[in-house]
Amino acid sequence: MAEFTVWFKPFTAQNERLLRVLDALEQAGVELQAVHLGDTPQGAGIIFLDHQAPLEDIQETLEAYTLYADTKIIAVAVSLLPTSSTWALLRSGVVEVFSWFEVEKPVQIILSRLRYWHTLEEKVAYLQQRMVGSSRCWLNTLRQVVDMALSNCQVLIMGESGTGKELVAQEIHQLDTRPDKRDCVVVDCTNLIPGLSGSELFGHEKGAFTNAISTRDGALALAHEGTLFLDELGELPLPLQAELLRALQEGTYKRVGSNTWRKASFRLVSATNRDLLAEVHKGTFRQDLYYRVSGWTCQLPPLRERKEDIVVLAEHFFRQQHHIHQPVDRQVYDFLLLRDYPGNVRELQQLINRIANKHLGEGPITIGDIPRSDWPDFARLGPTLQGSDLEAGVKGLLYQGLGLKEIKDQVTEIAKKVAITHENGNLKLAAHRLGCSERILQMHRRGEPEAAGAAGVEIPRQSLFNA
Ligand SMILES: Nc1ncnc2c1ncn2[C@@H]1O[C@H](COP(=O)(O)OP(=O)(O)OP(=O)(O)O)[C@@H](O)[C@H]1O
Repeated sequence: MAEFTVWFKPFTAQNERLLRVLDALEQAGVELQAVHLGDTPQGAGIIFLDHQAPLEDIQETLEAYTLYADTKIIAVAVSLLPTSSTWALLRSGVVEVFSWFEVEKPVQIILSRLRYWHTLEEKVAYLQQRMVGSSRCWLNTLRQVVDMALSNCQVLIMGESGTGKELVAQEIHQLDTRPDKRDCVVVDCTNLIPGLSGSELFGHEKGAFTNAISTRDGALALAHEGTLFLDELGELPLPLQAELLRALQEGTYKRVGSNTWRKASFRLVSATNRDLLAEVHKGTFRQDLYYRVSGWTCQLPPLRERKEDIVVLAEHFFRQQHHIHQPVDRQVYDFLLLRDYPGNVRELQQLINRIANKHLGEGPITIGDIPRSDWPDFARLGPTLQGSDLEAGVKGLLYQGLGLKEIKDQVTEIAKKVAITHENGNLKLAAHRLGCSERILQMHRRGEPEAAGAAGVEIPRQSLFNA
């Protein structure tokens, strides 16, 4: 029975060498399924090529193959490839390129990659239950989180406030495979009290300063053989940056008021919502420390770049934090999707808390459950407001000499485009939103605005509801 089933695509004519390679893989427990013309394979796969393979065609094919976020491709060359081709393959999304006859134990290399990817996807699925989201960019972030957790690197997590940096740090600690690993100790660098901050990190001896009535361990000692999570690292005062660097480089530190060096062995995970490299250029963050803490950097996406996740996050918060399993009205989702979230996931979470708290008992969550203080600013959104974007746009069209009909046509086209985009291309829903027929939008798609105007019979919203 095969250990793995993977797709494969040869970009080389069938020859003795290729057949030998395919045979060796099947003998080792890899079932190979050929990809047919027009198929878009998913998951792990292997492409086979030689130095004569048509690189441009391969790149074009790979563009289609890498549509799915979980596609992972190994390129196996059955002859020696020039370095430029190797780079070109990597740039097209191939994860690993090697020449079968140039490496020792090629089957083992492939098996070890396939095993790793299998583990990776399992762990991503596990993480997804706690760090919710299924957008492509979020899934790629989760893959990075697993990769980082399974490596032993120092990790720097970057992202705007509320994007989930602390959550990621906790999960990295959970997934860390060190045997007998100990706790994850969190230090928020914004809370370090100037003067006493050394004590918070390194601990102190009795009598080291006023109020030091007893000897105390600092975060480094508590994180020994575990993880030290330094939140808001950009706030760490410069003198402490030097001491932290020393502890990271030498693996030793001194308690405040002590002359004894102590051993520190921990994994460092840091987070910041600042641009630390810019701080390095300004001289407010040490360059040497920056390179020390950023063995692996991970940028978390803001919620505006993963709007597809808003609904699943909202459902998760309703269920998990409020035990609300009732359906949520479409209008509520429309409201959630159209709003901005400068505070990212935390802001969405707090908004869901307010809606859930206002919702009384039975029945679906409706637009009436949205607290008044969260209502959209209708005055600002209104099209008649002086100085609005819409007014400015219309002014521009007037100055270009356009008449009422042309202006109306232009605004109508924009409205159709916005509604179709908002409904992810679903013309029926977009038509409902606009109160027009689906046919008008089909014509818009085909670029026939004039004809649409002629056929543009407005139909009552209610009849669409019943359609
Ligand atoms: N993908 C997610 N799934 C579920 N909950 C999430 C997700 N991302 C963030 N949260 C929740 O949002 C809140 C904010 O997350 P977190 O504190 O990790 O953000 P942060 O980036 O560290 O914020 P800050 O920079 O302000 O400290 C937390 O309650 C967290 O549980």
